[in-house]
Amino acid sequence: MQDARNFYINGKWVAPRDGRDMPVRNPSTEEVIATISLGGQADTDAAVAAAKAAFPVWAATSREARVAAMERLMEAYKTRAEETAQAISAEMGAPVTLARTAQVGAGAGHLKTTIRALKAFEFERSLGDHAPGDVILHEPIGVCALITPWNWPMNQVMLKVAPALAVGCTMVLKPSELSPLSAMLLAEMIDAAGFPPGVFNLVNGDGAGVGSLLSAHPDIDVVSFTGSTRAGVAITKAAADTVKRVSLELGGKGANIIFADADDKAVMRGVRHCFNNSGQSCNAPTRMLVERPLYDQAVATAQTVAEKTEVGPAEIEGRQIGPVVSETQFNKIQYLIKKGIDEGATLVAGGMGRPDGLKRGHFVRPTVFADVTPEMTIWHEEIFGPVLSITPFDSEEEAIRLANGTPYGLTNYIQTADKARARRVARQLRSGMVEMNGKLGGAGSPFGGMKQSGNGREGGVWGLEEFLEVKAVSDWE
Ligand SMILES: NC(=O)c1ccc[n+]([C@@H]2O[C@H](COP(=O)([O-])OP(=O)(O)OC[C@H]3O[C@@H](n4cnc5c(N)ncnc54)[C@H](O)[C@@H]3O)[C@@H](O)[C@H]2O)c1
Repeated sequence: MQDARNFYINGKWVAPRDGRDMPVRNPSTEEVIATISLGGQADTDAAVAAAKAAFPVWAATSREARVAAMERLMEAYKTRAEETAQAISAEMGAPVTLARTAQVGAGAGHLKTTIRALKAFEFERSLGDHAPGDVILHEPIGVCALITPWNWPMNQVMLKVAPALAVGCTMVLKPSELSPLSAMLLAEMIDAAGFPPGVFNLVNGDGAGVGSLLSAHPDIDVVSFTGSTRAGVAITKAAADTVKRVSLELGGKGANIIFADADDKAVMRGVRHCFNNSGQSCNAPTRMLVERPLYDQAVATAQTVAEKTEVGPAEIEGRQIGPVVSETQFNKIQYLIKKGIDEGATLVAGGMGRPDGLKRGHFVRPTVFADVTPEMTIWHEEIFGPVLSITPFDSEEEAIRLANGTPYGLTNYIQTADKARARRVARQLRSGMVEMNGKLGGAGSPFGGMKQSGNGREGGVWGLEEFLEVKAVSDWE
């Protein structure tokens, strides 16, 4: 079992000052694989003080020096990719094949696009003839608190750490207490890449402890948070007294609008996407809206796909889906599946309990509900498990109204061969992202939501801007 109690503060691994032990469990086996420490006030203060002291020097480095450091980090990341995949797989249950490709791959992709954006970013801009002689300076915002979830751990951590480093900020990362091990590997990589002490610090902790302490800390200038809408609201309130910037990437309840002229793989693709990572993705297309003529066929296809979806331990190579992250999440998903049944949705595949043959681990049956209506809990509440809700629609207007009819607005999906309709519908969807006909958003495109899915944008140029202040100076020329 790994002893992972130490924190990375001011360029060194140090023993907790006022931490308490917490076990990290493998969700496939339920066995303890590591012990971490949940930090307290003294640990948080030490990390923030280190980041604050390092800020003036790191903020003043040249773009070239920061690009060089980020490129060294990329080299370190590549050499430790397999180790990182194994850590992610063990801590949060992503099957190792998925962990290697999508999970670790996402981290590399974000690092690469951040470096590209940094090389091209205009830190000084003129206002042109409207304000001759003025300059607009883009400066690092200061000391950042980065608070991340467990579902795509390296993806989420890298979307914050890379741009914050790139623009000259210093930071304290508090990864999810459920997935701390991959983040601790990243701290080792940052150390190997030779960033100055104090630029990057890591303190493990839970939301009530380090998470809240960072949010309210007077020496933190921005909290960049990814996680549940519940925690996003709590952080915003805790941050209000110190008027710090709060950037939120929160939950989702994505609608996948499938018109009758969609390509013949659209339904299968949508079901698989919903189940990917065991349904633990904020942008998962969990509500499938199907135009009436295609409805019965779509429900039958979804049933077949769900029944053919294999579920199994994360350490086995393959395309199976793994467990969900914890007993708490398993119980929440069971509760919501029961709600679906009790409230009258038609259970088409899956249901409550573990899949046959799996006696241990937080494994959930791939589940499909049909005839789900907007009054039902499973329609509007984020389930965060492999559970799909299907609903018919009769008109474009109805599809848009249904898609927009939850408090969330992260990613929605459109499947149709009619380009004009696709564009018309995309413009009317209240979400930060719209993916059409199975084409993923490109590298460096902004990731973020509208409504209660948050107010931030991560990735590429937008990711850099999250960590910058804008300063207007007259008579510069
Ligand atoms: N929009 C996005 O980009 C995005 C991406 C991934 C996940 N998510 C969302 O994340 C959620 C799942 O992750 P989770 O269960 O880890 O979420 P969570 O909100 O419980 O925890 C996320 C992080 O916040 C911390 N935290 C919890 N309460 C806190 C508080 N009061 N103050 C400060 N920090 C606190 C946790 O310790 C953890 O590090 C889902 O709702 C999912 O949709 C959103």
